[in-house]
Amino acid sequence: MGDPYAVDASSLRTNLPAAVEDERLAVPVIDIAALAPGAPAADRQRVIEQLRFACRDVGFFYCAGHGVPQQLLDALFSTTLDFLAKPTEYKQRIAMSNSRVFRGWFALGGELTSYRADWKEGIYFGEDLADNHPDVLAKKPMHGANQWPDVQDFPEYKQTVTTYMSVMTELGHTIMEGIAESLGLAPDFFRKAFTANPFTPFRLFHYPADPVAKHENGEERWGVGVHRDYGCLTVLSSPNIIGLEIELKTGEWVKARQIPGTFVVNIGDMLEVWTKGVVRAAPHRVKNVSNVNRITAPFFFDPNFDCMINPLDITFSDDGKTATAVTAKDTDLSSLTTNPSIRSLTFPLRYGDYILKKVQNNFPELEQMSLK
Ligand SMILES: O=C(O)CCC(=O)C(=O)O
Ligand SMILES: [Fe+2]
Repeated sequence: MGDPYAVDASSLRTNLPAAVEDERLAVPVIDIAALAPGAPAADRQRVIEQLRFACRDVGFFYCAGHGVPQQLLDALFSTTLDFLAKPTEYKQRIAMSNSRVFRGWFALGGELTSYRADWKEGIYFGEDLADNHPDVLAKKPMHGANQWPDVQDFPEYKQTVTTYMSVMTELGHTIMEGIAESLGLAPDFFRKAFTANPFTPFRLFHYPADPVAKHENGEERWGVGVHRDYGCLTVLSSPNIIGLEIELKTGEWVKARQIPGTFVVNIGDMLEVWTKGVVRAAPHRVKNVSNVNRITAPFFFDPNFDCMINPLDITFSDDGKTATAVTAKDTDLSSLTTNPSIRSLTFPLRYGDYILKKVQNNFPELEQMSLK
């Protein structure tokens, strides 16, 4: 067995097909409003069925009816754009290289996907822990304080980001309840077992307009190279989603559509592990070949950092009606999924170790510091 955390080999694939318009909406739109308590049972059931299809057959959906106020999104994006428009020296004050826990700003090309620089700049946030928090005192990797832009210039930003993260955490729990039900599990199954204190990296990315999208050496330049996400769910909001491309089960690539009022939600590796390949962590990539700058806010809803990950001892029926406990442990995923990030993992593994290694690969210069 090789390095269990080796880079997703599929991201190094060359000659991937170009993405086409998603004319027939292969990526479905799901209005999740009926997942709220008190909604009519039949409406809830309809959402569950749509989620079942989206998670098993696509790995992505557009989430409508999420209830997140547009005002909050507007505040988030406009302040982020104001910050990113500042000179480099200003942004450097909150550089990620000041942080041992991967928080703060990084410059264009500063993050890698599969050893290649992404054509994006961004800011990493997470749960904001005080210096005297036990996890910080214990120097737990990826646990610590955020870096905030100067409060004089950006008086509301900390509040906006913090509010957004807590709203998205609740939304994450709600969607996970629906997914659990779509698998025949109790709605609180994941929360009870794995996500009571979810690990929630939150990122803001800026992809400059890049109509040519070629390096000097003629190689294609990607905003984010092909990858799958690591945890349970990614909830992506953006005023300009165009540029995101998704690989369908057929191997066809489709372009994400701009659907007002929706977030793009996708499944991460850990949900695929737990379900032994029943739900799909789909490959995706970004290229902003347009003439306009693109800004996005991926929020990651992941297992508890210390959660021990194992494929579940459960068989899921195709219709999602039953989830049957099995006694035989099935910890070899190699025949159950083609996802190269997880096929050769050895279980159990701690989620924190999985994501730390991935993020260290994305920021190789920060690896040593992240272990101090
Ligand atoms: O910015 C986007 O459109 C997608 C970003 C992404 O795939 C990620 O951060 O994992
Ligand atoms: Fe992603």
